[in-house]
Amino acid sequence: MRVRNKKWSLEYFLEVRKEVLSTWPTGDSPLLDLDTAVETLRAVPEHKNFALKLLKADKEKRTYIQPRAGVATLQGHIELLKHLEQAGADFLPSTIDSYTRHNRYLEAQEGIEISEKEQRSFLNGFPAVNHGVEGCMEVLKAVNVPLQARHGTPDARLLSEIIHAAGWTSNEGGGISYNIPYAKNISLADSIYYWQYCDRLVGYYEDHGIHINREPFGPLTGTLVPPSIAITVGIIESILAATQGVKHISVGYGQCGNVVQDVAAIQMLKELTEYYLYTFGHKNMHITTVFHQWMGGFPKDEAEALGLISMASTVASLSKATKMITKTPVESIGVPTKEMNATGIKASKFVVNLLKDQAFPDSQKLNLEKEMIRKEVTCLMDKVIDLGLGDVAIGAIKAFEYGVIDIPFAPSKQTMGLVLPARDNEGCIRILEFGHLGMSEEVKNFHKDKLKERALKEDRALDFQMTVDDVYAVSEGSLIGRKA
Ligand SMILES: CC[C@H]1O[C@@H](n2cnc3c(N)ncnc32)[C@H](O)[C@@H]1O
Repeated sequence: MRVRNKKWSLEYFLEVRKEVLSTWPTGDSPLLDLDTAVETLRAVPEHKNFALKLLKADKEKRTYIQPRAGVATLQGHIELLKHLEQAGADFLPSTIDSYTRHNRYLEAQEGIEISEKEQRSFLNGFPAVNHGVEGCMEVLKAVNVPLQARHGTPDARLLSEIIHAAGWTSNEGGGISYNIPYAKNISLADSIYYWQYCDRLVGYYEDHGIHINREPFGPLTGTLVPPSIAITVGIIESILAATQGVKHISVGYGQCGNVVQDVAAIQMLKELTEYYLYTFGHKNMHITTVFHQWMGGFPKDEAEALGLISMASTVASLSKATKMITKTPVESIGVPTKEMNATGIKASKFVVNLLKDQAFPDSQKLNLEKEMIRKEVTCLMDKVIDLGLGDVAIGAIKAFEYGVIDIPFAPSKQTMGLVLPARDNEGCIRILEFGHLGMSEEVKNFHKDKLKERALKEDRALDFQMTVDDVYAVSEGSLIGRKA
Protein backbone atom coordinates (compact mmCIF):
# COMPACT_ATOMS: atom_id res chain seq x y z
CA MET A 1 0.00 0.00 0.00
CA ARG A 2 1.44 3.38 -0.98
CA VAL A 3 0.24 6.14 1.32
CA ARG A 4 0.74 9.88 1.01
CA ASN A 5 0.00 12.64 3.48
CA LYS A 6 -2.62 14.03 1.11
CA LYS A 7 -6.33 14.73 1.75
CA TRP A 8 -8.47 11.97 0.27
CA SER A 9 -10.95 13.18 -2.33
CA LEU A 10 -14.58 12.77 -1.28
CA GLU A 11 -15.13 10.48 -4.25
CA TYR A 12 -12.31 8.17 -3.22
CA PHE A 13 -13.47 8.15 0.41
CA LEU A 14 -17.07 7.28 -0.59
CA GLU A 15 -15.76 4.52 -2.88
CA VAL A 16 -13.76 2.89 -0.07
CA ARG A 17 -16.69 3.43 2.31
CA LYS A 18 -18.89 1.01 0.38
CA GLU A 19 -16.42 -1.81 1.05
CA VAL A 20 -15.93 -0.80 4.70
CA LEU A 21 -19.66 -0.85 5.49
CA SER A 22 -20.00 -4.30 3.92
CA THR A 23 -17.60 -5.98 6.37
CA TRP A 24 -20.26 -6.72 8.99
CA PRO A 25 -24.10 -6.68 8.90
CA THR A 26 -24.35 -3.72 11.30
CA GLY A 27 -22.60 -1.69 8.61
CA ASP A 28 -25.80 -1.94 6.62
CA SER A 29 -27.88 0.33 8.89
CA PRO A 30 -29.82 3.25 7.31
CA LEU A 31 -28.43 5.30 10.21
CA LEU A 32 -25.07 5.11 8.44
CA ASP A 33 -26.38 7.15 5.53
CA LEU A 34 -24.11 10.20 5.80
CA ASP A 35 -26.90 12.78 5.70
CA THR A 36 -28.70 10.89 8.47
CA ALA A 37 -25.49 10.61 10.50
CA VAL A 38 -24.87 14.35 10.13
CA GLU A 39 -28.35 15.03 11.53
CA THR A 40 -27.77 12.59 14.40
CA LEU A 41 -24.52 14.36 15.28
CA ARG A 42 -26.05 17.80 14.88
CA ALA A 43 -28.73 16.80 17.40
CA VAL A 44 -26.10 15.94 20.06
CA PRO A 45 -26.45 18.65 22.74
CA GLU A 46 -23.38 20.82 23.33
CA HIS A 47 -22.72 19.38 26.79
CA LYS A 48 -22.41 15.96 25.20
CA ASN A 49 -20.06 17.03 22.42
CA PHE A 50 -16.53 15.89 23.31
CA ALA A 51 -14.71 18.58 21.30
CA LEU A 52 -16.79 21.42 22.71
CA LYS A 53 -16.51 20.23 26.31
CA LEU A 54 -12.72 19.97 25.90
CA LEU A 55 -12.64 23.59 24.71
CA LYS A 56 -14.48 24.51 27.90
CA ALA A 57 -11.98 22.55 30.00
CA ASP A 58 -9.10 24.21 28.20
CA LYS A 59 -10.52 27.68 28.88
CA GLU A 60 -10.97 26.85 32.57
CA LYS A 61 -7.34 25.66 32.69
CA ARG A 62 -8.34 22.69 34.79
CA THR A 63 -7.99 18.94 34.37
CA TYR A 64 -11.09 16.93 33.56
CA ILE A 65 -11.39 13.26 34.40
CA GLN A 66 -12.09 10.24 32.19
CA PRO A 67 -11.88 6.52 33.08
CA ARG A 68 -11.54 3.52 30.79
CA ALA A 69 -14.53 1.15 30.89
CA GLY A 70 -16.24 -1.44 28.74
CA VAL A 71 -18.26 -4.64 29.13
CA ALA A 72 -19.92 -7.02 26.69
CA THR A 73 -23.66 -6.48 26.98
CA LEU A 74 -25.55 -3.31 26.15
CA GLN A 75 -27.43 -3.18 29.46
CA GLY A 76 -24.32 -4.02 31.46
CA HIS A 77 -22.35 -1.32 29.69
CA ILE A 78 -25.05 1.30 30.20
CA GLU A 79 -25.26 0.43 33.90
CA LEU A 80 -21.46 0.67 34.16
CA LEU A 81 -21.20 4.07 32.45
CA LYS A 82 -24.07 5.56 34.47
CA HIS A 83 -22.29 4.45 37.64
CA LEU A 84 -19.03 6.09 36.52
CA GLU A 85 -20.82 9.30 35.55
CA GLN A 86 -22.31 9.32 39.05
CA ALA A 87 -18.81 8.93 40.44
CA GLY A 88 -17.78 12.17 38.73
CA ALA A 89 -16.42 11.28 35.31
CA ASP A 90 -16.39 14.42 33.14
CA PHE A 91 -16.02 12.33 29.98
CA LEU A 92 -16.94 8.69 29.43
CA PRO A 93 -15.26 6.05 27.32
CA SER A 94 -16.33 2.91 25.79
CA THR A 95 -13.27 0.73 25.92
CA ILE A 96 -13.69 -1.65 23.02
CA ASP A 97 -12.99 -5.41 23.42
CA SER A 98 -9.97 -7.14 21.94
CA TYR A 99 -11.91 -9.20 19.38
CA THR A 100 -13.41 -6.06 17.89
CA ARG A 101 -9.97 -4.44 17.88
CA HIS A 102 -8.87 -7.18 15.48
CA ASN A 103 -12.06 -7.13 13.42
CA ARG A 104 -13.07 -10.55 14.78
CA TYR A 105 -16.76 -9.69 15.04
CA LEU A 106 -17.88 -13.34 15.01
CA GLU A 107 -16.06 -14.07 18.28
CA ALA A 108 -17.30 -10.77 19.68
CA GLN A 109 -20.85 -11.94 18.90
CA GLU A 110 -20.21 -15.23 20.68
CA GLY A 111 -18.85 -13.22 23.62
CA ILE A 112 -22.04 -11.18 23.81
CA GLU A 113 -24.20 -14.29 23.75
CA ILE A 114 -22.38 -16.09 26.53
CA SER A 115 -22.25 -12.87 28.57
CA GLU A 116 -26.02 -12.45 28.22
CA LYS A 117 -26.50 -16.09 29.26
CA GLU A 118 -24.09 -16.05 32.21
CA GLN A 119 -24.93 -12.47 33.25
CA ARG A 120 -21.30 -11.39 33.42
CA SER A 121 -18.87 -9.97 30.86
CA PHE A 122 -16.87 -12.51 28.89
CA LEU A 123 -15.33 -9.72 26.82
CA ASN A 124 -12.73 -7.21 28.02
CA GLY A 125 -14.60 -4.31 26.48
CA PHE A 126 -17.70 -3.09 24.66
CA PRO A 127 -18.18 -4.70 21.20
CA ALA A 128 -19.53 -1.58 19.53
CA VAL A 129 -19.57 -2.97 15.98
CA ASN A 130 -21.81 -5.86 16.98
CA HIS A 131 -24.14 -3.62 19.00
CA GLY A 132 -24.33 -1.38 15.95
CA VAL A 133 -25.39 2.23 15.59
CA GLU A 134 -28.67 1.68 17.41
CA GLY A 135 -26.95 0.10 20.40
CA CYS A 136 -24.33 2.85 20.56
CA MET A 137 -27.13 5.43 20.34
CA GLU A 138 -28.77 3.86 23.39
CA VAL A 139 -25.50 4.19 25.31
CA LEU A 140 -25.21 7.88 24.45
CA LYS A 141 -28.85 8.51 25.38
CA ALA A 142 -28.28 6.89 28.79
CA VAL A 143 -25.49 9.26 29.87
CA ASN A 144 -25.15 13.01 30.23
CA VAL A 145 -21.49 13.54 29.31
CA PRO A 146 -19.62 13.15 26.01
CA LEU A 147 -18.69 9.66 24.81
CA GLN A 148 -15.45 8.45 23.22
CA ALA A 149 -14.35 5.12 21.73
CA ARG A 150 -11.07 3.96 23.28
CA HIS A 151 -9.51 0.82 21.84
CA GLY A 152 -6.34 -0.30 20.05
CA THR A 153 -7.58 -1.03 16.56
CA PRO A 154 -5.26 -0.89 13.56
CA ASP A 155 -8.24 -1.06 11.17
CA ALA A 156 -10.90 0.96 12.99
CA ARG A 157 -12.80 2.04 9.87
CA LEU A 158 -16.12 0.26 10.55
CA LEU A 159 -15.89 0.88 14.31
CA SER A 160 -15.37 4.61 13.69
CA GLU A 161 -18.27 4.77 11.24
CA ILE A 162 -20.62 3.17 13.74
CA ILE A 163 -19.71 5.15 16.84
CA HIS A 164 -19.82 8.51 15.04
CA ALA A 165 -23.14 7.75 13.34
CA ALA A 166 -24.45 7.04 16.85
CA GLY A 167 -23.43 10.54 17.99
CA TRP A 168 -20.17 9.71 19.77
CA THR A 169 -17.92 12.72 19.19
CA SER A 170 -14.46 11.40 19.93
CA ASN A 171 -12.28 8.52 18.82
CA GLU A 172 -8.90 7.53 20.21
CA GLY A 173 -6.15 6.10 18.07
CA GLY A 174 -3.90 6.56 15.07
CA GLY A 175 -2.01 4.75 12.36
CA ILE A 176 1.13 4.41 14.49
CA SER A 177 -0.14 4.51 18.08
CA TYR A 178 -2.80 1.84 17.47
CA ASN A 179 -0.48 -0.38 15.47
CA ILE A 180 2.99 -0.61 17.07
CA PRO A 181 1.83 -1.20 20.70
CA TYR A 182 -1.14 -3.39 19.70
CA ALA A 183 -0.31 -5.57 16.72
CA LYS A 184 2.38 -8.13 15.87
CA ASN A 185 3.03 -7.44 12.24
CA ILE A 186 0.66 -5.03 10.51
CA SER A 187 2.46 -2.71 8.11
CA LEU A 188 2.49 0.97 9.03
CA ALA A 189 1.43 1.77 5.46
CA ASP A 190 -1.76 -0.22 6.03
CA SER A 191 -2.57 1.16 9.48
CA ILE A 192 -1.78 4.75 8.44
CA TYR A 193 -4.08 4.25 5.43
CA TYR A 194 -6.88 2.88 7.66
CA TRP A 195 -6.57 5.84 10.02
CA GLN A 196 -6.54 8.31 7.14
CA TYR A 197 -9.99 6.88 6.41
CA CYS A 198 -11.13 7.43 10.03
CA ASP A 199 -9.79 10.99 9.93
CA ARG A 200 -11.31 11.68 6.50
CA LEU A 201 -14.69 10.68 7.97
CA VAL A 202 -14.14 13.25 10.74
CA GLY A 203 -13.12 15.76 8.05
CA TYR A 204 -16.42 15.06 6.28
CA TYR A 205 -18.32 15.79 9.49
CA GLU A 206 -16.25 18.93 10.16
CA ASP A 207 -17.10 20.10 6.61
CA HIS A 208 -20.75 19.79 7.70
CA GLY A 209 -20.26 21.82 10.88
CA ILE A 210 -19.92 18.88 13.28
CA HIS A 211 -16.96 19.08 15.68
CA ILE A 212 -15.36 15.74 16.47
CA ASN A 213 -12.31 15.19 18.67
CA ARG A 214 -9.49 12.86 17.74
CA GLU A 215 -6.94 11.59 20.29
CA PRO A 216 -3.69 9.90 19.24
CA PHE A 217 -2.78 7.24 21.83
CA GLY A 218 0.06 8.94 23.69
CA PRO A 219 1.47 6.27 26.03
CA LEU A 220 2.32 3.77 23.23
CA THR A 221 3.71 0.68 25.03
CA GLY A 222 3.36 2.43 28.39
CA THR A 223 6.77 1.06 29.43
CA LEU A 224 9.43 3.70 30.07
CA VAL A 225 8.79 5.34 26.68
CA PRO A 226 11.11 8.37 26.38
CA PRO A 227 8.85 11.47 26.30
CA SER A 228 10.32 12.83 23.05
CA ILE A 229 9.53 9.60 21.18
CA ALA A 230 5.92 9.59 22.43
CA ILE A 231 5.50 13.28 21.61
CA THR A 232 6.93 12.83 18.10
CA VAL A 233 4.42 10.06 17.33
CA GLY A 234 1.60 12.29 18.59
CA ILE A 235 2.78 15.13 16.35
CA ILE A 236 2.98 12.90 13.27
CA GLU A 237 -0.53 11.53 13.87
CA SER A 238 -1.84 15.05 14.46
CA ILE A 239 -0.43 16.22 11.11
CA LEU A 240 -1.90 13.19 9.33
CA ALA A 241 -5.29 13.83 10.97
CA ALA A 242 -5.27 17.57 10.21
CA THR A 243 -4.51 16.82 6.55
CA GLN A 244 -7.78 14.85 6.38
CA GLY A 245 -9.72 17.75 7.92
CA VAL A 246 -9.62 17.01 11.65
CA LYS A 247 -9.71 20.25 13.67
CA HIS A 248 -9.94 19.11 17.30
CA ILE A 249 -7.02 17.00 18.53
CA SER A 250 -6.08 15.86 22.04
CA VAL A 251 -2.47 14.75 22.18
CA GLY A 252 -1.75 12.25 24.93
CA TYR A 253 1.17 11.37 27.19
CA GLY A 254 1.73 8.53 29.63
CA GLN A 255 3.06 9.50 33.06
CA CYS A 256 6.76 8.58 33.38
CA GLY A 257 7.27 9.37 37.05
CA ASN A 258 9.74 12.21 37.50
CA VAL A 259 7.45 15.17 38.20
CA VAL A 260 9.57 17.82 36.45
CA GLN A 261 9.98 15.69 33.33
CA ASP A 262 6.24 14.89 33.20
CA VAL A 263 5.21 18.54 33.54
CA ALA A 264 7.79 19.48 30.89
CA ALA A 265 6.41 16.80 28.59
CA ILE A 266 2.80 18.00 28.86
CA GLN A 267 3.81 21.60 28.22
CA MET A 268 6.02 20.69 25.24
CA LEU A 269 3.42 18.27 23.89
CA LYS A 270 0.97 21.12 23.29
CA GLU A 271 3.60 23.66 22.20
CA LEU A 272 5.33 21.38 19.69
CA THR A 273 2.11 19.90 18.29
CA GLU A 274 0.78 23.40 17.63
CA TYR A 275 4.14 24.43 16.17
CA TYR A 276 4.37 21.56 13.69
CA LEU A 277 0.71 21.78 12.70
CA TYR A 278 1.24 25.45 11.96
CA THR A 279 4.40 24.82 9.91
CA PHE A 280 2.43 22.25 7.92
CA GLY A 281 -0.18 24.89 7.12
CA HIS A 282 -2.89 23.91 9.62
CA LYS A 283 -4.07 27.11 11.30
CA ASN A 284 -7.02 27.43 13.73
CA MET A 285 -6.58 23.96 15.19
CA HIS A 286 -7.87 23.17 18.69
CA ILE A 287 -5.16 21.27 20.55
CA THR A 288 -5.65 19.91 24.07
CA THR A 289 -3.58 17.51 26.17
CA VAL A 290 -4.29 14.18 27.87
CA PHE A 291 -2.30 12.83 30.82
CA HIS A 292 -2.54 9.06 31.32
CA GLN A 293 -2.02 7.92 34.89
CA TRP A 294 0.89 5.45 35.23
CA MET A 295 0.61 2.90 32.43
CA GLY A 296 3.27 0.50 33.70
CA GLY A 297 3.02 -2.28 36.29
CA PHE A 298 0.85 -1.37 39.29
CA PRO A 299 1.25 -2.43 42.92
CA LYS A 300 -1.06 -5.30 43.87
CA ASP A 301 -2.06 -3.62 47.14
CA GLU A 302 -5.18 -1.49 46.56
CA ALA A 303 -4.14 1.24 48.99
CA GLU A 304 -0.74 1.54 47.31
CA ALA A 305 -2.42 1.60 43.92
CA LEU A 306 -4.63 4.42 45.13
CA GLY A 307 -1.51 6.25 46.30
CA LEU A 308 -0.08 5.97 42.80
CA ILE A 309 -3.38 7.17 41.31
CA SER A 310 -3.41 10.17 43.64
CA MET A 311 0.22 11.04 42.89
CA ALA A 312 -0.50 10.86 39.15
CA SER A 313 -3.51 13.14 39.68
CA THR A 314 -1.28 15.65 41.45
CA VAL A 315 1.14 15.80 38.54
CA ALA A 316 -1.59 15.94 35.90
CA SER A 317 -3.38 18.76 37.65
CA LEU A 318 -0.23 20.82 38.24
CA SER A 319 0.80 20.27 34.60
CA LYS A 320 -2.58 21.75 33.57
CA ALA A 321 -3.28 18.80 31.26
CA THR A 322 -6.78 19.28 29.84
CA LYS A 323 -7.87 15.72 30.58
CA MET A 324 -6.55 12.84 32.66
CA ILE A 325 -7.24 9.15 32.06
CA THR A 326 -7.69 7.37 35.39
CA LYS A 327 -6.67 3.94 36.65
CA THR A 328 -8.23 1.80 39.33
CA PRO A 329 -6.97 0.16 42.57
CA VAL A 330 -7.22 -3.26 40.86
CA GLU A 331 -5.14 -2.30 37.81
CA SER A 332 -2.65 -5.09 38.58
CA ILE A 333 -5.48 -7.66 38.55
CA GLY A 334 -7.59 -6.87 35.49
CA VAL A 335 -10.82 -5.35 34.28
CA PRO A 336 -12.23 -3.46 37.27
CA THR A 337 -15.74 -3.70 38.71
CA LYS A 338 -17.80 -0.54 38.39
CA GLU A 339 -17.20 0.11 42.09
CA MET A 340 -13.42 -0.14 41.77
CA ASN A 341 -13.48 2.02 38.65
CA ALA A 342 -15.55 4.61 40.53
CA THR A 343 -13.00 4.59 43.36
CA GLY A 344 -10.24 5.54 40.93
CA ILE A 345 -12.38 8.35 39.56
CA LYS A 346 -13.30 9.75 42.98
CA ALA A 347 -9.73 9.71 44.33
CA SER A 348 -8.48 11.38 41.14
CA LYS A 349 -11.22 13.98 41.09
CA PHE A 350 -10.67 14.85 44.74
CA VAL A 351 -6.99 15.59 44.14
CA VAL A 352 -7.61 17.52 40.93
CA ASN A 353 -10.25 19.67 42.64
CA LEU A 354 -7.87 20.50 45.49
CA LEU A 355 -5.18 21.61 43.05
CA LYS A 356 -7.26 23.31 40.37
CA ASP A 357 -6.06 26.79 41.33
CA GLN A 358 -2.37 25.86 41.32
CA ALA A 359 0.18 25.22 38.59
CA PHE A 360 3.66 23.78 38.60
CA PRO A 361 6.14 26.67 39.00
CA ASP A 362 8.77 27.46 36.39
CA SER A 363 12.29 26.47 37.31
CA GLN A 364 15.71 25.95 35.77
CA LYS A 365 15.21 22.20 35.94
CA LEU A 366 11.83 22.44 34.23
CA ASN A 367 13.27 24.60 31.46
CA LEU A 368 16.19 22.19 30.98
CA GLU A 369 13.81 19.25 30.56
CA LYS A 370 11.63 21.29 28.19
CA GLU A 371 14.65 22.25 26.08
CA MET A 372 15.88 18.64 25.94
CA ILE A 373 12.44 17.52 24.74
CA ARG A 374 12.42 20.28 22.14
CA LYS A 375 15.88 19.28 20.88
CA GLU A 376 15.00 15.60 20.74
CA VAL A 377 11.65 16.08 19.02
CA THR A 378 13.32 18.43 16.54
CA CYS A 379 15.96 15.77 15.76
CA LEU A 380 13.29 13.14 15.10
CA MET A 381 10.90 15.37 13.18
CA ASP A 382 13.75 16.67 11.00
CA LYS A 383 14.59 13.07 10.10
CA VAL A 384 10.95 12.19 9.35
CA ILE A 385 10.57 15.25 7.13
CA ASP A 386 13.85 14.53 5.31
CA LEU A 387 13.11 10.83 4.81
CA GLY A 388 9.69 11.63 3.40
CA LEU A 389 10.91 14.60 1.35
CA GLY A 390 8.32 16.64 3.26
CA ASP A 391 5.65 13.93 3.37
CA VAL A 392 5.31 12.78 7.00
CA ALA A 393 3.37 9.64 6.06
CA ILE A 394 6.21 8.41 3.89
CA GLY A 395 8.76 9.80 6.33
CA ALA A 396 7.21 8.02 9.31
CA ILE A 397 7.13 4.68 7.47
CA LYS A 398 10.80 5.02 6.52
CA ALA A 399 11.79 6.26 9.96
CA PHE A 400 10.41 3.09 11.53
CA GLU A 401 11.92 0.93 8.80
CA TYR A 402 15.38 2.35 9.51
CA GLY A 403 14.91 2.50 13.29
CA VAL A 404 15.23 6.29 13.21
CA ILE A 405 12.04 6.23 15.25
CA ASP A 406 11.86 3.19 17.52
CA ILE A 407 9.48 2.35 20.35
CA PRO A 408 10.73 0.26 23.29
CA PHE A 409 8.97 -2.97 24.34
CA ALA A 410 6.55 -3.03 21.40
CA PRO A 411 5.04 -6.37 20.21
CA SER A 412 5.19 -5.18 16.61
CA LYS A 413 7.86 -6.32 14.18
CA GLN A 414 7.38 -2.96 12.46
CA THR A 415 9.64 -1.26 15.00
CA MET A 416 13.28 -2.26 15.53
CA GLY A 417 13.10 -2.46 19.32
CA LEU A 418 16.77 -1.51 19.74
CA VAL A 419 16.12 1.49 21.98
CA LEU A 420 16.61 0.81 25.69
CA PRO A 421 15.37 3.33 28.25
CA ALA A 422 16.48 3.61 31.88
CA ARG A 423 15.99 6.14 34.67
CA ASP A 424 18.65 8.62 35.75
CA ASN A 425 19.44 9.50 39.36
CA GLU A 426 16.26 11.56 39.76
CA GLY A 427 14.04 9.09 37.94
CA CYS A 428 13.89 10.89 34.59
CA ILE A 429 13.58 8.52 31.64
CA ARG A 430 16.80 8.59 29.62
CA ILE A 431 18.09 6.48 26.74
CA LEU A 432 20.69 3.80 27.48
CA GLU A 433 20.84 2.28 24.00
CA PHE A 434 19.92 4.47 21.01
CA GLY A 435 19.92 1.83 18.27
CA HIS A 436 19.45 3.85 15.09
CA LEU A 437 17.34 6.52 16.81
CA GLY A 438 17.78 9.79 14.93
CA MET A 439 19.26 11.81 17.79
CA SER A 440 22.24 14.20 17.68
CA GLU A 441 25.54 13.50 19.45
CA GLU A 442 24.71 16.31 21.88
CA VAL A 443 21.50 14.56 22.91
CA LYS A 444 23.23 11.18 23.17
CA ASN A 445 25.95 12.61 25.38
CA PHE A 446 23.39 14.29 27.64
CA HIS A 447 21.57 10.99 28.21
CA LYS A 448 24.78 9.05 28.73
CA ASP A 449 26.08 11.55 31.30
CA LYS A 450 22.79 11.48 33.19
CA LEU A 451 22.80 7.67 33.33
CA LYS A 452 26.48 7.58 34.32
CA GLU A 453 25.63 9.76 37.35
CA ARG A 454 23.23 7.09 38.56
CA ALA A 455 25.54 4.19 37.74
CA LEU A 456 28.25 5.92 39.75
CA LYS A 457 25.97 6.54 42.70
CA GLU A 458 24.82 2.90 42.75
CA ASP A 459 28.23 1.57 41.84
CA ARG A 460 26.73 -0.44 39.01
CA ALA A 461 27.38 -1.02 35.31
CA LEU A 462 25.51 1.01 32.68
CA ASP A 463 23.65 -1.97 31.30
CA PHE A 464 20.35 -3.68 30.52
CA GLN A 465 19.88 -4.60 34.18
CA MET A 466 19.11 -0.94 34.88
CA THR A 467 16.26 -1.13 32.37
CA VAL A 468 14.92 -4.36 33.87
CA ASP A 469 15.08 -2.98 37.40
CA ASP A 470 13.24 0.17 36.31
CA VAL A 471 10.49 -1.77 34.57
CA TYR A 472 9.51 -3.45 37.86
CA ALA A 473 10.34 -0.64 40.30
CA VAL A 474 7.00 1.19 40.51
CA SER A 475 4.96 -1.98 41.12
CA GLU A 476 7.40 -2.72 43.95
CA GLY A 477 7.00 0.73 45.47
CA SER A 478 9.87 2.82 44.14
CA LEU A 479 10.37 4.93 41.06
CA ILE A 480 13.98 3.99 40.37
CA GLY A 481 15.03 0.33 40.34
CA ARG A 482 18.10 0.95 42.48
CA LYS A 483 20.73 -1.75 42.69
CA ALA A 484 20.24 -3.57 46.01
C1 LIG B 1 -4.67 0.86 27.83
C2 LIG B 1 -4.50 -0.30 28.81
C3 LIG B 1 -5.32 -0.08 30.07
O1 LIG B 1 -6.69 0.04 29.79
C4 LIG B 1 -7.42 -0.34 30.95
N1 LIG B 1 -8.52 -1.18 30.49
C5 LIG B 1 -8.53 -2.03 29.45
N2 LIG B 1 -9.75 -2.57 29.30
C6 LIG B 1 -10.54 -2.04 30.27
C7 LIG B 1 -11.90 -2.18 30.65
N3 LIG B 1 -12.73 -3.00 29.97
N4 LIG B 1 -12.37 -1.48 31.71
C8 LIG B 1 -11.53 -0.66 32.39
N5 LIG B 1 -10.24 -0.46 32.09
C9 LIG B 1 -9.75 -1.15 31.04
C10 LIG B 1 -6.46 -1.03 31.90
O2 LIG B 1 -6.13 -0.09 32.89
C11 LIG B 1 -5.26 -1.26 31.03
O3 LIG B 1 -4.08 -1.19 31.79
